[in-house]
Amino acid sequence: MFYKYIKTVLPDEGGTPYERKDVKIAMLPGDGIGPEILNEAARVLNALDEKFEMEWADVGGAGYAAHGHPLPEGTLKLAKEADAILFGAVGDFKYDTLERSLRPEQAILGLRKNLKLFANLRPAILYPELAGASTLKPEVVSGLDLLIVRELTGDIYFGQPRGHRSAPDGAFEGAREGFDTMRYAEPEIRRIAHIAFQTAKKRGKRLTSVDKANVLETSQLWREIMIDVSREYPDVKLDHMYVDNAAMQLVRAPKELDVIVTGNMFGDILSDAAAMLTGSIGMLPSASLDEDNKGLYEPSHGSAPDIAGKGIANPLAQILSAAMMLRYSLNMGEQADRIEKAVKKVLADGLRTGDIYEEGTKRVGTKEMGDAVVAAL
Ligand SMILES: NC(=O)c1ccc[n+]([C@@H]2O[C@H](COP(=O)([O-])OP(=O)(O)OC[C@H]3O[C@@H](n4cnc5c(N)ncnc54)[C@H](O)[C@@H]3O)[C@@H](O)[C@H]2O)c1
Ligand SMILES: CC(C)[C@H](C(=O)O)[C@@H](O)C(=O)O
Ligand SMILES: [Mg+2]
Repeated sequence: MFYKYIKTVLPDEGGTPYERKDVKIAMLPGDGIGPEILNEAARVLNALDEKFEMEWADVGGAGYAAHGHPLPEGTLKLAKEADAILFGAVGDFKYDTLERSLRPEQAILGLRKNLKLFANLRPAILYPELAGASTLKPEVVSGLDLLIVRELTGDIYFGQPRGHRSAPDGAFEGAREGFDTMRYAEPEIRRIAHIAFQTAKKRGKRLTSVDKANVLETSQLWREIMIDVSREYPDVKLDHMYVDNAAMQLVRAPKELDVIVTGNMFGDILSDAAAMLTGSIGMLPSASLDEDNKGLYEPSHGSAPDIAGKGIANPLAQILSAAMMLRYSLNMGEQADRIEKAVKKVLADGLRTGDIYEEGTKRVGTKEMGDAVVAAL
């Protein structure tokens, strides 16, 4: 058997993976709004009854600036030895001209690959209070509760060969060309399929596999394996959707979808689209898990350089990522519930950062939002 199940996707069936008092969290703030929002998540965690050891380290552009590399050795070591990782965001346009291996984004890609975090869970839940903040009509999104299961360590993101060269053949032979390789091995597809089916089994028992099997060989294999694995989950209804149609269905009738399973690149794109259904990408947390329930937790958004340093970023995706960490990797479901209830309460109380602001609500900054969540715990 080349895969194991992620125990924490099934919290009610799992044991106690870690001794609570020994929990060590690697805190990796990164760039832009990363430090601002991670700080709020740390305050929320510190306000719980549990005691966590938190160790902070540079990553991304901050890693490059301080240590000459976006994923400094010490940061990777810390991430490996910690029980869980809470990650802010990386990226800054000032590093866009660096060679690829030194760009901030390599830090998150390197962590995912090094720690074998192949299963990325990106829930898109619409809090009823935010129905008006979505760009879609309230009746299209109200009650939305969608989960995207994105494969995270394969696909065109990591496929070799890749690079720049002189085109070896074709109409543009001799011209400069850039190329990447989309690839998936059967075991990679199988293990993410199991995660998706198990998750769907615990939810609405509907799984939509998104691919581009009408064009791509990789997707054809993906679809074959999804169908094969589905035989082990007769109570989950599997259907297939081409990615272009999935993009359309996400904005046409998102509530018809329950769990989506897809590859790395399609998942990246679709999860940003799904984010907007919830009002703002600032509301979307995520979990990236390995086979043994070790996880990295981060908001689905980036470092938002356009609003960095202004104290206005929405910290809720980061705070909700901390809640996911407690539930999935640290077996502290009750504490996770407390955080999620507190977030609901501050939204019900009408507090909004700029990205989810509507008339009649109270506009607050990052820190005030963090304060309110702490107070509501
Ligand atoms: N996992 C990551 O660390 C990650 C993810 C995505 C993008 N990035 C990087 O982030 C940088 C910026 O990328 P981008 O602009 O395409 O995407 P982005 O997600 O950083 O920002 C997109 C838009 O959403 C807004 N936004 C994002 N998070 C918000 C929040 N919490 N509160 C309020 N508004 C928020 C931003 O202000 C911006 O207008 C790039 O360097 C990119 O590579 C990193
Ligand atoms: C920053 C980038 C490498 C990353 C990705 O493409 O996976 C981001 O967009 C995400 O969604 O986490
Ligand atoms: Mg993305």
